[in-house]
Amino acid sequence: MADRGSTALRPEHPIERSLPHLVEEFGFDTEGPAVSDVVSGITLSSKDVQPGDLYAALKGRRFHGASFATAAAESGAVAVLTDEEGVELALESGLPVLITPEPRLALGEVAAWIYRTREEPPTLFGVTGTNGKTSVAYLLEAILRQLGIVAGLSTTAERRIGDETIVAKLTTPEATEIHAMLARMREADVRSVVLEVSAQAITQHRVDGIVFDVVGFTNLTHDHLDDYETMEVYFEAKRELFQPDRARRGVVIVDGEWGTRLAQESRIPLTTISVDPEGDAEWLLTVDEEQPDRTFFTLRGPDHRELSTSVPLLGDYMAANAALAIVMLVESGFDLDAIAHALNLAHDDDGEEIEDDDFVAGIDVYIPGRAEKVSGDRGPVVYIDYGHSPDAFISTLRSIRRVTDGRIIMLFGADGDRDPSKREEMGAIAARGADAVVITDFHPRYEDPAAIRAALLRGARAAVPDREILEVPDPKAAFRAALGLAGEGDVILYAGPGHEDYHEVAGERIPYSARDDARSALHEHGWL
Ligand SMILES: CC(=O)N[C@H]1[C@@H](OP(=O)(O)OP(=O)(O)OC[C@H]2O[C@@H](n3ccc(=O)[nH]c3=O)[C@H](O)[C@@H]2O)O[C@H](CO)[C@@H](O)[C@@H]1O[C@H](C)C(=O)N[C@@H](C)C(=O)N[C@H](CCC(=O)O)C(=O)O
Ligand SMILES: Nc1ncnc2c1ncn2[C@@H]1O[C@H](COP(=O)(O)OP(=O)(O)OP(=O)(O)O)[C@@H](O)[C@H]1O
Repeated sequence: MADRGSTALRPEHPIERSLPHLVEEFGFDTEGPAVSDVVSGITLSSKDVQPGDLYAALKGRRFHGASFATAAAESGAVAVLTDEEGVELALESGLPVLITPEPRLALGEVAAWIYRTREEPPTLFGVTGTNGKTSVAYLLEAILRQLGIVAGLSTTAERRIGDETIVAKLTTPEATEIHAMLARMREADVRSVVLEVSAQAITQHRVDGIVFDVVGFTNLTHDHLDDYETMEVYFEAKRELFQPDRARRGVVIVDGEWGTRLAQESRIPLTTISVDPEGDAEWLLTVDEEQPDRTFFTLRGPDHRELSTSVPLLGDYMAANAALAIVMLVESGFDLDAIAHALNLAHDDDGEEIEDDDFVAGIDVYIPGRAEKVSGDRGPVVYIDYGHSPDAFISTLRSIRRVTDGRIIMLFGADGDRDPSKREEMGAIAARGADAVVITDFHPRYEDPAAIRAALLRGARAAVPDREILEVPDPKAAFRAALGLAGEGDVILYAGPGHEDYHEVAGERIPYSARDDARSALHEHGWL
């Protein structure tokens, strides 16, 4: 796979558009030199400016983007778009300055105009919810591939077009990047695009200028209460995606208070899924069998439609994610039988049906770092997981308990500079759900890592005072300590790092891959 580092995806053959026309179209005021150039791209980071770009200088939490206007000009920007506060600084760049009261509100539409992404858009899928977004996005892409369709993918883990991939910085890119990416996908003839949509992306207008064909909702549970004062405010951010200016149809998993409310309060045509086979929803999910690395399920819908298949991953929650992906595809126009046919027959690399005695019917998906089993046939089973919220801990621990007779050793930490209110709950859930707990550091960022660990420990000790608990700050040493507690038939769940390949400490990203390190440690023990 080609790895393009962390550069945003841009069209290879950008279309030149008239800058005066853009000014007229959006009614921007202007200052500085006359606007007479063409524009071929837009970015809000001076570091990503390419010749021909409009540099959108936004007021951020730390800086006003206008202080980087001169740097943007040096990299070839043709104009600056900013607010009143930024005008003076922006003029120092010598570029024409376009002015609008809140540039962030204009970005999506301006980017869509520059990259012409409203013209013949692909089928757009958007996935939101606290947990499961990345998984559903990968599952959608995988099923589309099995249906013979190349899809573009944008998730926390990576952005992907066919075989080309780049590492993601944010869960959902800024509007400027999304539209550039869509333009690039159009060049590659991608006709279906799956975007993971965070609550922050909706609040910060990153998905403006897009109307999704189908949006899906997984669940809403405790997270991000540093960005949103209450669960209600967090819910309202998600709910905005299920309105007619943002999406045409929706699919909601209704189990739980928030899913039910979303189904009631959405104003787009909507279908519902329940993970309770007796639940009150149009589509009902039954989990038929859970294995350590595969889950079999049946999905029953209106008009006696039914599909039985499997997902090659641990957990009933992964079956729910798969059900959401399948119903989103049905809502976009695919026939359920066609999906069943694509999933339940062996195909070769060219999509031709083949005879294969070892073939297990199901979704052919690999999701990096989501309950990813990194162990071999001997020793303890080791899962590396991206779970970093209370509900994610509950889901993975419950699923593991159902597929093992051995002990569960849970290794985890908590993000620094992110919602501290969830830490004690995470500690408590781990202590209740696992047989032994190892607490370590996980992206302390600018916080004191000892204080983060102390909160996790407090929660764990209060919940189960006699639980075996180790505190090992260094993640590598912590994994080895967890291995020391585990034997043949036991399970180690290492929650937090998932696919990530760094550890963020005081503004620095130190290379660290939990998956690679776990494999090395298993080697050291002779278990791999
Ligand atoms: C809190 C938050 O959302 N911050 C976002 C915000 O940063 P900021 O307001 O601090 O910006 P700033 O650093 O003051 O800079 C102001 C402006 O100057 C520009 N600038 C800055 C420096 C420079 O050299 N050149 C330059 O042009 C910046 O691009 C920005 O437009 O604007 C930046 C530019 O787009 C984002 O990268 C940054 O996301 C940070 C990294 C972040 O961590 N965001 C999290 C909270 C987030 O959005 N998470 C969600 C959900 C994750 C999940 O699913 O769990 C996500 O979608 O990723
Ligand atoms: N449907 C689900 N319900 C509860 N927990 C889930 C579900 N799906 C996944 N998880 C848990 O959440 C973790 C993150 O999953 P995933 O990356 O798919 O979610 P996400 O919403 O994209 O997360 P993030 O917003 O942090 O990027 C998984 O590793 C697993 O522990």
